Amino acid sequence: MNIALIAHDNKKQEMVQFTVAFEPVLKKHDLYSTGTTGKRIMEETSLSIHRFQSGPLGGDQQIGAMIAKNEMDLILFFKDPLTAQPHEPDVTALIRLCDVYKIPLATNMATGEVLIKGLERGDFKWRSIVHGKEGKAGE
Ligand SMILES: O=C(CO)COP(=O)(O)O
Repeated sequence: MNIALIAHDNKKQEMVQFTVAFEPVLKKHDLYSTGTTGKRIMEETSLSIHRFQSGPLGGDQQIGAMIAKNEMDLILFFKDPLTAQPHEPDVTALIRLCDVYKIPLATNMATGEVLIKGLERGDFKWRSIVHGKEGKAGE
C-alpha cells in the first residue's frame, strides 16, 4: 500500500516518535512524504521514503495528485491546528481530495494509531480492489 506521512512543524516530533514506534508495520509499505517530514523520519528511522517538495512549496499538492489518481491508500497528516500555514489552501485541498476519493486520513496521532493498527490487521485490503481503476469521483 502507498502511505503518505506528513506533519506540520510543531507535529514533526510526534511524527518521528510515531514512525519509530510503528516502523515494523510501516516498512512493509511504500512510503511517501512532504520534504521536511520525510527528511526527519529518515534521519531517525531506517525507513525509506519517497520525498516530495516541502509542503509550502507544493508537496501537499503532489500528494494530492496521487490521491486524484487513486494511487494513495492511507494518509497520516499530523496537522497543527494552532498555527496559520502559508499554504492553507493546499492543506484544505489535500483533505478534500481524501473525502472525494474516500481515502482513510488521520489528522492527529491518536487517529493515526487507530488507522495503523487497522492497517496491521488488514482492514484496508479493500483498497487493493480499487487499484487500477480510473477512480472517478463519486464512483
Ligand atoms: O507543510 C506541510 C504539510 O502541509 C509539511 O511540509 P514539510 O514536511 O516539508 O514540512
